Amino acid sequence: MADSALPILTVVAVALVDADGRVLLAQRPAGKAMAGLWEFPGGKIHPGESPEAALIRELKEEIDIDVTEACLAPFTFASHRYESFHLLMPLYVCRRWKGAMRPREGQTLAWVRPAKLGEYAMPPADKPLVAMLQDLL
Ligand SMILES: Nc1nc2c([nH]c(=O)n2[C@H]2C[C@H](O)[C@@H](COP(=O)(O)OP(=O)(O)OP(=O)(O)O)O2)c(=O)[nH]1
Ligand SMILES: [Mg+2]
Repeated sequence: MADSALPILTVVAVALVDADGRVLLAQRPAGKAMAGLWEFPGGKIHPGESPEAALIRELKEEIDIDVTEACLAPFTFASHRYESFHLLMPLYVCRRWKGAMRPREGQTLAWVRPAKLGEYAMPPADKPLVAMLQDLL
């Protein structure tokens, strides 16, 4: 099957960066696809949603923080062919949020120094993103 025949799945994700320049990773819970791998928080865009609105919704659902569109800076994107879909994933950077962060979906959260990001097993689509974040931070 040609690449172009795969459905494109658009997923929005964010690198939340704290005052020390550490990045938030979330470990995908058991039962989900790619369980156990570490990822940037985010998820699928619902029909009719803008990418930013989807990300704001996902951040509330997954880690209970409030983010505004003005604080979401587009950074880069992943384009990766998985077995049954092609992932297109815009990655934002965000350094400001409100509320006490807590995992709401059984995930484990970790604040990771850029130099240590390579020690966390991530989905294959994320590899180039990690290198770009290390350059930025
Ligand atoms: N959130 C996120 N998803 C990623 C990353 N890398 C990567 O390949 N993915 C893939 C895994 C999934 O196939 C897809 C996102 O799915 P998801 O399960 O997080 O979507 P969602 O939050 O909307 O969850 P659900 O409602 O479908 O359970 O993108 C990443 O860094 N962050
Ligand atoms: Mg998600």
